[in-house]
Amino acid sequence: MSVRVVARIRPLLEKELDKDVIVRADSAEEGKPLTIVKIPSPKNEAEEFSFTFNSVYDQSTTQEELFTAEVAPHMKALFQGLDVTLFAYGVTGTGKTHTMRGGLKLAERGVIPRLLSNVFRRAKKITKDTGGDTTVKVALAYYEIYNDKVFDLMEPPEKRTPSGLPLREKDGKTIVVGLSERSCEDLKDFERLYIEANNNRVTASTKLNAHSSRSHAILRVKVTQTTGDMIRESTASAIDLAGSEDNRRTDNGKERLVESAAINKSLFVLGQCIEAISRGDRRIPYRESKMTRILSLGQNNGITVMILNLAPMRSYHLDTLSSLNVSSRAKRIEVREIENEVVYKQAPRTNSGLGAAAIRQPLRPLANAHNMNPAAKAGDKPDKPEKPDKPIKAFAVFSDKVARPVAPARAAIPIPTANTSRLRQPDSHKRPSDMSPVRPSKLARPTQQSLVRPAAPPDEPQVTISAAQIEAMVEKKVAEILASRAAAAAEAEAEAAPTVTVQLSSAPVQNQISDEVQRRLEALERRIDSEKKHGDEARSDGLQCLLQARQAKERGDDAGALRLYEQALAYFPGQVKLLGKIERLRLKLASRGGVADPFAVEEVKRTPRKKSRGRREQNLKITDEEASYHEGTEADVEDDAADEKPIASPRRGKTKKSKSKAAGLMEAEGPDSPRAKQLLSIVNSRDLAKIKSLHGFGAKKAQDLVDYLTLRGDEESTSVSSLAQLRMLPGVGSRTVERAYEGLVV
Ligand SMILES: Nc1ncnc2c1ncn2[C@@H]1O[C@H](COP(=O)(O)OP(=O)(O)OP(=O)(O)O)[C@@H](O)[C@H]1O
Repeated sequence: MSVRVVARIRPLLEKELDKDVIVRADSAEEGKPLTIVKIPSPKNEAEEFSFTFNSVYDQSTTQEELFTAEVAPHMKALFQGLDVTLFAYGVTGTGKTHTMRGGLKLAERGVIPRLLSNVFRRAKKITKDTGGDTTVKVALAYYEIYNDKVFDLMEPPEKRTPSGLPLREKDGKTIVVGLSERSCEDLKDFERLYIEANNNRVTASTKLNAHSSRSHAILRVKVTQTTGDMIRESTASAIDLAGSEDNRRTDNGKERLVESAAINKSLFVLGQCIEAISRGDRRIPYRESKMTRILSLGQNNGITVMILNLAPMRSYHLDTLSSLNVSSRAKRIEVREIENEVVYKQAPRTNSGLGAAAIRQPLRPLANAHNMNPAAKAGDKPDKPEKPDKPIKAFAVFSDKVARPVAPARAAIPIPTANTSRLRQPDSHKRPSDMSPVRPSKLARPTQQSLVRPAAPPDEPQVTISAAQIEAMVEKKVAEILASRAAAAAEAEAEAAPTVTVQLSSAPVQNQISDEVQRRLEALERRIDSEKKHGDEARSDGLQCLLQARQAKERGDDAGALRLYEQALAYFPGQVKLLGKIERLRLKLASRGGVADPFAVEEVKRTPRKKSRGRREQNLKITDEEASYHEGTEADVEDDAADEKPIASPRRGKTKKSKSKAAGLMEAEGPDSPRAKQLLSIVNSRDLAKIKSLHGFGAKKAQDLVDYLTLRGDEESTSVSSLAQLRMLPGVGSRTVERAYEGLVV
C-alpha cells in the first residue's frame, strides 16, 4: 500500500480576499470526488498546473469530515496491530496545527483529540465485548524536534540538555533514547497531559525567544492490548511538521535564520527522501535529519497518511507549488501493511513468518507493489464510516460547551469553484497499489528559493544528494542572507550616531558567541552522526550521552550528569575512568547533601582558577576529543578529576582567610551598590566587548563567561542576580569579581 496523500485547502482568514484565491479543488470527472488541486503557473496565469492526490478537501471541509474520511477508517487497523502515522505537511500558516490539534470548540477539535477519543471508545468496547478478557492500555509520548534536536515535551524545559535526546534504531524502528511515556487512562488524562506538554513546548520556545510552531511536534499514542499472556502493541503517531518559509520574504533575525535553516533543511531532506523513494533509488537520505529518521517514510510498516495543508492565496503561490510538487510524489511511496508482532508474556518470541516479514525490507518501486500481508489485506476493508464523534462530557479542553452540530456548518467563505457544494466521498481506502497519478500538465518548477528538484525524467541519471551537499547548500544560503543582513546593519549603524557608555569599549558589538557555541555543538553532532553513518550506532549513542553529561555538568546539574554518565557506561562498559568519574560524582552529590550552604560548596569547587580555566579550554576542544571514544572519555575524566581536586587546594584557605581591599570595599558598599548593579548589568548584557573591558577579565575569561551564559539559556530567565551568584560561575571566582568590582568607576 502506498502512502495516502490528501490535500486540504484552508478557508480564507479574516483579512484575506476572495480575489486573491488561486488554488482550487477539482475532480477528474464531473460528479466524482475531488482529487485534483489546480493552481496557475506563476509565469503565465492562463496556464494551469494540476496535481492529483488520493483525496482533496476544499475550504468547506469540517474537522469532523476530515477525521471521518481520513483517520477513522484506520482505527480498526490500529487495533489489529498496525502502526498508523498521520502527518501534516505544508507552508507556515496553511493550517497544519489546525488540522492536527484544532481549536477549542468541540466542532473544531482536530485529528489528535478525535483520535484519542476514538481510541478510548474502541478500547472500552473491546474490553466489554471480551468480557474483560482483553485489557487495553494507552500510553502517550510527546516530543518536538527543534533545530534538529529532539526534546521530550512530557518533561519540563529545565530538564532539557542543549543537544537533546539521541536516536537509536531498534527492531527496524527509530526510537528516541530516554523519551518518557505517560500512561493515559481516559480523555481527562489525555487532556491534562496534552495541555501540560503543550505548555512545556510554549515555555521552552519562549525561553529561546522562538515560536512553538517552528518545531516539528510528534505525539505517539501506544495502544497495548493484553489477552492472557498475549500482548499486541501498536502505535498511532500524529505529527505536526514545522512550516517551511522563505527567508527572503520574512523578516528573520539571525536566530530565526538558523531555526529556519534547520526547518528548511529537514523539510528539504524529507523532499529528497520522497523523491529518492519515488525514483526507486537504493540510497534514501533518511539519516540526514532527525525528522526524516523518525518519520522513516516508506521504511515504516503500517499505514501512513500525509495531509498536505494549502493556503489558497496568491501570496503563497511559489511555496504552494513547491509543497504540491513534493507531496504529489509522496503518494508513490509504498508502505508495507504489516502488523506488529504479537508477543507473549514470559515466553520467547515466536519466530513466525510474520515476524520475519516485519523486519525492515529494502524498498521497492510502487510498480512492484503487492501487499505482503494477506491477513491485513483481508481486514483492510474500510471500517463502516464511523458515526460522528459524540461529544464526550469529560473532555473539557476542546469543549467550550458548544453542542455538537447535527449537520456541521460549512465554512463561511466558499471556494470559487463549481465543486464547492458537491458531496465529497473519499475514495476507497482499500487502495490500489498504483494510483496512476496524473502529472502536472506542465512541470511546476518550484522557483529558485525552493530547493526541491522536480521529478527526474526516467532517462535522467538518478543522482542522490549527499549529506555534505545538503549541509553546504543550507549553510551557503544562511551565509548569504547573514552577509546581506550584516552589510545592511553595518550601513544603518554607520548612519546612526554612536552612543557612548561610561567605561565601555567603543568596539562594535559582535554577537558571535551563540554562533560559536552552536557551531561547536553542531560539529560534535556531525561527528556523532558520522559515527552512525559508519555503522557504529552504540559508540555514537555513547558519545552522545557523554556530551550530554558534559553539558549537564557545565550547567551545574551534577545529578543529571551522573545519570548520563551512568547511561554512557552501558555503551562503554568497564571503562575505568568513566567509572571513576561516576564514583566521584556520587561522592560529591552525597557530600553536598550534608552541606547547608550550596554557595559554600560551589566556592570551594571553584577556588583553583588555573585548573578551572584549563577545564574550560578542554571543554572547548570536546569535538576533537570525542573523535575517539577512548581519548574522549579519558580527557573527560581527567577534567573531572581537576574539578574534584580543589577540595584539597591550598587556595581555599587563602581566599577565606585574607580579605582583600576590594572585598572590604564590596562589604562596605553592600550587595545593592550602584557598582554591583553596574557589574551585573554588564555581565547580563553578555556583550563580549563590555565584559572584556572589566578588570580581571581577559579575552578568554570573558569569552568563557559569555559561552557559559549562552548555554544556560536566554537572558531573562538565567540572568545573574547577585555578586555571590557571579562568583560561583565557572571560571569566575571571588578574586575576579573583586577586581572587576574595584575597577568600575561609578
Ligand atoms: N480549516 C480551517 N478552518 C478554519 N481556520 C483555519 C483552517 N486552517 C487553518 N485555519 C486558521 O489559519 C491560521 C493558520 O493555521 P495554523 O496555525 O494551523 O497553520 P500552520 O500551518 O500550523 O502554521 P505554522 O507552520 O506556522 O505552525 C490559524 O488562524 C487557523 O485557525
